[in-house]
Amino acid sequence: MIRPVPVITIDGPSGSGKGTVAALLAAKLGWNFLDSGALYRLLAFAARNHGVDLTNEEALKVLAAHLDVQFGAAKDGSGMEIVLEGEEVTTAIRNEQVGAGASQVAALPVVREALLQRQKAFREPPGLVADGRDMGTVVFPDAPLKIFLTASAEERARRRYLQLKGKGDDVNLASLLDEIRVRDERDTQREVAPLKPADDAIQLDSTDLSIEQVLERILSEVARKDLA
Ligand SMILES: Nc1ncnc2c1ncn2[C@@H]1O[C@H](COP(=O)(O)OP(=O)(O)OP(=O)(O)O)[C@@H](O)[C@H]1O
Ligand SMILES: Nc1ccn([C@H]2C[C@H](O)[C@@H](COP(=O)(O)O)O2)c(=O)n1
Repeated sequence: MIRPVPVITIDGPSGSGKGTVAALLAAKLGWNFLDSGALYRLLAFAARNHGVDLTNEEALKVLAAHLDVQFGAAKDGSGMEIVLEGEEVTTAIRNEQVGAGASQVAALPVVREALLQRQKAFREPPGLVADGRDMGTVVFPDAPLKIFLTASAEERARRRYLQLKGKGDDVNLASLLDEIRVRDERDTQREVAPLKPADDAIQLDSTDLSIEQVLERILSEVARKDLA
């Protein structure tokens, strides 16, 4: 019998560490990596570039269906490089303003539908690690290993604060905590594909765990399920 390409899904709220852990896990296993949040961020970014309002469903649907994007390895070996319509936007899509726009467009069913096949297409041998909000519930419901990674809102805001401060951004911890709470609310309460653990997901609270400890826990599940 042909075994389907294995997928490990890592879902969770903003700042829980899923992107960091998913990228490390994919590198360790030598598998493909899908940062699904980047697609919603790219759409919000492209909409701004094209003067499309984030409530204009028809225009967003067309934009999402024709999003001209390439994911590749950064030339300096620092990770993934993202090119949108010929422009390198890897860092530009990572601020909280684009994140909030992504959360807004992601609540629209037409947008989610337009981006669904693009996400499924990342499932290529030898395997895929996919991070986002609905990887385990909607995009890859048959994934053999699903992780739902959380952390307290305060810890997530603290992590984001350190991350942005490290990049030289002028940031305020209280505002970041507010933004995280607003995004959590929108992502969990939307009608389509809300952020929630799949019934068969393993829940992992990373509030008091280091990145290495989270990775170790997931790798022990990978070994237990004989996935790699
Ligand atoms: N367990 C951890 N302990 C301390 N810092 C962490 C931990 N996990 C992640 N971080 C740091 O927190 C920041 C946010 O992590 P990351 O971007 O992976 O979160 P995320 O869940 O993917 O967020 P988003 O959904 O907004 O992209 C990064 O600077 C990362 O290095
Ligand atoms: N599978 C996904 C991934 C992301 N989103 C939305 C909700 C997030 O707030 C926003 C940005 O994601 P991030 O880069 O912070 O992971 O995109 C979603 O709805 N579904």
